[in-house]
Amino acid sequence: MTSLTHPTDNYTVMYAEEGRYSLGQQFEDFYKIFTSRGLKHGGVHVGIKPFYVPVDPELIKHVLQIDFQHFVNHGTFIDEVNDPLSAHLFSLEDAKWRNMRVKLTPTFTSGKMKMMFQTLVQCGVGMKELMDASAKNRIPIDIKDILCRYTTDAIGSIAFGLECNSLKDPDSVFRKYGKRVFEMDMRSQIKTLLQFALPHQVLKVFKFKQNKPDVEEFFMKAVKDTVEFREKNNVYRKDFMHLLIQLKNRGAVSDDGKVLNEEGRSEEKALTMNELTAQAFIFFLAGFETSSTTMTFALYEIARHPDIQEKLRQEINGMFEKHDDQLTYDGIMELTYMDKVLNETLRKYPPFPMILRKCSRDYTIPDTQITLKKGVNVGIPILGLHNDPKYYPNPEKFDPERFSEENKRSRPAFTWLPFGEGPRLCIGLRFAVLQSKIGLKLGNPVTGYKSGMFRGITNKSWLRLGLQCEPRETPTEAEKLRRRKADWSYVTSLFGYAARISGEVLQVFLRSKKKIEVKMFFSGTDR
Ligand code: HEM
Repeated sequence: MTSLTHPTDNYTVMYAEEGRYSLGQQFEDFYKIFTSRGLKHGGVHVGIKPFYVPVDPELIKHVLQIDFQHFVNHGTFIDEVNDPLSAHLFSLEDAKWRNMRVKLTPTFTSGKMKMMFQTLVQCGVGMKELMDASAKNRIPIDIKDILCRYTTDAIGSIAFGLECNSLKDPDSVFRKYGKRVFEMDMRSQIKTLLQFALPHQVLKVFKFKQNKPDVEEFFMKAVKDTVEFREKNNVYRKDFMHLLIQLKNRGAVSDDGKVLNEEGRSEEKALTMNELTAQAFIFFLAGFETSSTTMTFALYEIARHPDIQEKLRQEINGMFEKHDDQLTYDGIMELTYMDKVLNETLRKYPPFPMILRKCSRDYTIPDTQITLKKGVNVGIPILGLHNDPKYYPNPEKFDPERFSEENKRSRPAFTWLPFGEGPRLCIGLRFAVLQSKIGLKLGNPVTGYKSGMFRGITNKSWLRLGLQCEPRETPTEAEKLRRRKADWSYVTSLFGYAARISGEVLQVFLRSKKKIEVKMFFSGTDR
């Protein structure tokens, strides 16, 4: 039996660049090291933490799906009492996670998405107006910022039931606190490191709080005020908040517009007020950053590929012709080429560059004699999989046809994982796709218009606009490699950003400027 605590193989990886190296990229390198040696998996220490890193899709399937009962948790820190916003679905563990997932699943059905469709479209229209003005006057805009404001308004409206108005007012409070959550000042960097490095028991003793006090105060109050107002005035709105209030007051989600039970009272509570607030908070966070990042990169690639842009435009025009010039839920669902564009964007720029799991029961890896002990972390290297030429030939190329039915069938399962997989798959997947499709449709001055003042815009001028609209930090074509290695997590999601920070901090932690020691805690008899 191979012991996890006795390294059998040590080596050092040299990195071309100092700093600016995200945890996701770090795991991509682990992926390359293991696959180049013909290994199906490996074990590494990142800082002081041992990580199991499966790279073979079959083994990944075991972790995420077949043997899920050993890997239920993400391993993030939670303190329901002292840090109520931390007790959300993403962080909850074991039975608490299972219960919450069962309760929340009915809020994300396709029927519920249909119900929220018009609210999303209304938010998209605000973005269209802004884009109109900038395209008409040829004023460059920061596309990531505009898309963040669209998703802030959309998810703010749908998760909190509030008009956030961030498209009209860039300094609106929801935008302010949305940004504030992700701000990485020195204090937040230290907190990220502590959370990564210290055992959870220690964090609990010291009443460690993930969320900044002003952020907590703002979101707690926003939800409390909304819930009280709706209960008092029996307000019905087609959004997540309504469904969460039903869970709080009626024990289950139902299709009617009532917030209280038949007698007008609340009964058995499926959610407490704090639980409700934490779920609204995670919907907001997970909902605005990930989708706006995805749309930003999709627009960036569309701008660089006029042929793809043209095909997308034709598909949208065809959809309008079929649906009497109306933007409908069914019409949006029929945009299958747009699905391919989004899928390819999520392959090339996954907002979560890696997925975490924690081994919650001792686990013997299939067809080996290796046992992972309870408590070992697992890192699934999404970037590695998504850039492996074995599954995606010429991975740097942006090619939506990789997601044709035929090409999808030819690839092994578990090689495209932007939303994770298995029972812990992203619960907001449907919402994310719907929001992104509406955003791409309305937010793109060319694909977004069937006719009207932008009909005359040529591919070339759109390309110009597109490039002006590209993510602030995205370097030129010539710096492509640098972007992949250093910068892209800067413009990508919260997770990429946080991971980049912790990647840097970890390097300091290891007292190494250009090197990271990779200690394998077992090596491969098991190819
Ligand atoms: C492009 C957009 C999005 C991407 C790429 C994305 C990706 C992910 C990933 C990778 C996970 C972890 C899955 C795993 O551990 O296997 C996750 C979990 C989650 N996501 Fe998303 N997400 C997106 C949008 C959303 C939206 C719009 C919402 C809510 C409205 C949302 C809510 C959640 C929640 C609550 C979890 C935790 C699920 C659980 O632990 O049971 N996500 N997402």
